[in-house]
Amino acid sequence: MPSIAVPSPVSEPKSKVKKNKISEALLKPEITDKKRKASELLKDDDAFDSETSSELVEPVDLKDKNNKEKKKKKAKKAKLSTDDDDGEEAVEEFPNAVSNFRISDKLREKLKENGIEALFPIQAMTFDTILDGSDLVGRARTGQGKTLAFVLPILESLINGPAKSLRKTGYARPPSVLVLLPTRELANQVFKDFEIYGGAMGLISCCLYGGAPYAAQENRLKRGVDIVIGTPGRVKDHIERGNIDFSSLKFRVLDEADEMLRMGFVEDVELILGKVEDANKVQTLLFSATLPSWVKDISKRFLKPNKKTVDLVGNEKMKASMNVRHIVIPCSSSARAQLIPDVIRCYSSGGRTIIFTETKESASQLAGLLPEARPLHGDIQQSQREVTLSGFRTGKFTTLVATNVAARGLDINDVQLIIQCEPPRDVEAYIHRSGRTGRAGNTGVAVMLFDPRRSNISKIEKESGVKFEHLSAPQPCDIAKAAGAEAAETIIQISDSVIPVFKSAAEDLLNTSGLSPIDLLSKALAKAAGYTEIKSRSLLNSLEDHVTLLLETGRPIYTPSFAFGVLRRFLPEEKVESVKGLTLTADGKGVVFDVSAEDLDTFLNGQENAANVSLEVVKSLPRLQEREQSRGGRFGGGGHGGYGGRFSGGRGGRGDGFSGQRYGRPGGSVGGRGRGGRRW
Ligand SMILES: Nc1ncnc2c1ncn2[C@@H]1O[C@H](COP(=O)(O)OP(=O)(O)OP(=O)(O)O)[C@@H](O)[C@H]1O
Repeated sequence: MPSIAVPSPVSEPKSKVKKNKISEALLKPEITDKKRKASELLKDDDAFDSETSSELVEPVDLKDKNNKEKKKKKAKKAKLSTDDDDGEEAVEEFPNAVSNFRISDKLREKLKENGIEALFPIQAMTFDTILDGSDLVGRARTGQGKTLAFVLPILESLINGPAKSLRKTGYARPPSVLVLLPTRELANQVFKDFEIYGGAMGLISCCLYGGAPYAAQENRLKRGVDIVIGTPGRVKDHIERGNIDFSSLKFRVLDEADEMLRMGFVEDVELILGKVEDANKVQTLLFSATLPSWVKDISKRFLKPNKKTVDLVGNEKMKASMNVRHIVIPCSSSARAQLIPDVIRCYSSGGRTIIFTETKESASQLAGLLPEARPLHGDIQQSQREVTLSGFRTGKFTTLVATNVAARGLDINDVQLIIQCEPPRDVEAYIHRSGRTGRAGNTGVAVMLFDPRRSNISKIEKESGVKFEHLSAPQPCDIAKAAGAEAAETIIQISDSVIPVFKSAAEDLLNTSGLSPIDLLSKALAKAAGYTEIKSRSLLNSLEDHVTLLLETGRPIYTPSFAFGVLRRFLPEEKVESVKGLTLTADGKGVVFDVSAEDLDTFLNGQENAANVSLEVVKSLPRLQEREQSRGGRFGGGGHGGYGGRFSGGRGGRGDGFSGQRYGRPGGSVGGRGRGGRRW
C-alpha cells in the first residue's frame, strides 16, 4: 500500500526515535521539572488530591546526587555516552541514568538488556519515595513508563530494601505483592514485565485473569509466588476458593485505577484490598494517566493519609499525549468502511493501526471489511484474544479493530495510527485510546471520525486540552497520485528485456486508441497502481461519488427545515429528498449537504431559478454547528439517504454504521455499581 506523506506538526512523524534518543527526549522534561516548584505539579482543579493531607514529592535532586556519586560514576560514564558525547557530558545529560538510583546490578543488567539505561521522569520522581516505604499516587501521560515506575522500586524493596526482611520465602509462600488491573490483556502485559525483571532477581510472579482455566493458576499459587498480577474478578474468585492468602502482602498496586473503579469493580477491589492483616504494614500505590476527582474519594479508603502524590500532568491544559498528532475528520457512519483504508494509507506510515469502535459487533464487522485486520473484544474467547494480540504484536497482521478492551495500558511496538470511529463517551477514553500511539518518546497520529450532526467534539477538546486539526477525508485522487508515483518508480526498474516483447502491442494501442501517448501512459500507470477509475469523496460525510454543497440565502439560516424549504423552491421533491447530512454552518449563514455526483448539475443549474440563493461546491469544509449548538434538536432523528430516513421524523437513535448494541455507560459515579458494569 502506498503511504502518503502528510504534513505534521509532530517533529518526527515517520522515523521512529531510537531508544537512546527516546530517553533523551523524556529526560529533558525532567531537567525542567526539577526546577519547577513542587506545588506547581499539583494545583489542578481536577487534579488528584490537591487539598488532602498528602504530601507532594519533591523532584529528586539529581544534581546533588550527581555530585555525591561523581567518583563512583566516573567509571560508568563511558557506558552512558551517546554516539557523539563524551562520558563527562553524558552524566550531565542523563541525570536519570539508572546508575544514579538504588538499583542493584542484576536489575540494572536486565534493564540494559532491554535498552533501558535511564529512568523516565515519572520513574525518577517516584523511585525513592516508593523504595522508602510511602504510599503513592502517580499520574503521567500515556506511554511515559508508569509500569516500571512501580515495578522497579517494588523489586528492589523486596530484594534489598525494607520489604526484604518481612518477605515470606520458601515453598507455598504467600505473595508479597498484588497488582490489580482492569483488563486481562493489561494484566498479562504487566505480568511479563514482572517476569522479566523480577525473574532476574529470583522472584516468581503469576497472572490471574478470567477466561483462562483455574487449575494452572491454582497450582502456581500452591507452589508459592512472590508477585500476583490480576484482574479483580478472578483474584476475588481465587480468594473465595481459598487459593490465595494476602495476609502478608507488602505492596498493593492499583494500575489504571480510575478505569478499574469506573468499571464497577469497587466492591471487589475493596474486598481484595481488605484481605491484608495490617493495612499499616502494606504500601499501596495507585497509577493512571487520568485521575478524575472522584477517584480521590475512593483512594482515601485505600491509601494512607500521609501518601505522596507525583502528578506530571497536574494543571497543564494538555492531558493527552503530546507526541501524538490529533486529527478529526467528518464522516458519516455509512462511509466509515470506505474511508478507513484511505486513512490508514495516509497516516499509518506503514506501521500498525488500532481502530476503536463503540460496540463489539461493529468491531467484528469492520474487521471483516478491512484487509489484514482482526477484531478484539470481550465476546471473543480468551484464548483467541491472546492469539490475536500476539499476532498483532509480532506483525502477522497490521490492523486491530477493538473495543475499549484495548484502550488502556496496552503497549505495542510500532503502533503509528489510532482511528476512533466516533468520539468516545468520556474524555478519559479519548486520552487512553489515542495514547496507544506516541509512546516512550515516539510520535504517532490519532484520527477521530465524527458525524458533525451528532457528535460533540468540542467537549473532548476542552476537557483533554487537545487542539484538534480539522481535516477533510483523504481524497481518493490524492491517494491514487501517490500510488501512481510509486508505480512509476517500479516501471523504471523493469528490465529492458520486456520492451521488444510488448512493443508491437504498445504501438497498436497508440495507433488505435485515439489517445495521446501521455494519456495512454497515464492509464497504464493507473492500472499498474491498481486503479481502473477514481471516485470523488464528499467533504461532509466522506461519501464516495458525492459532492458537498454550501447553500446560502443572504440571511441567517436557523433551522434545517428552512433550508429544505429553500431547496424545494427550485428543485424537484425527489432531489431534495436525496440530499445527505444537511448541517448548519457554525457562522449561521448557511447549510452544507452532500449530493450524488451525478445530480450535481441539476443542483447547480437549478439555483438560477431561485432569487438570492447561492449554491456552490465547497473546496474545504466550513466549521459546522455541533449538536448542542443546533436549534430544535432535529438532527437526532436520522437524516436523508445515508442516515437512513427522512429528515423530519426519520429513524431515531444513532446508527453506528455497523449496528449492534453498545456498552452500558459507566457514568460519572462509581459507587454502588455491580461488578461487570461494563464488559467489552
Ligand atoms: N526508562 C525507560 N527507557 C526506555 N523505555 C522505557 C523506559 N520506561 C519505560 N519504557 C518503555 O516505554 C513504553 C511505555 O511504558 P508504559 O507502558 O509503562 O507506559 P504507561 O505510562 O504505563 O502508559 P499507559 O498510560 O498508556 O498505560 C514501554 O514500551 C516501556 O518498555
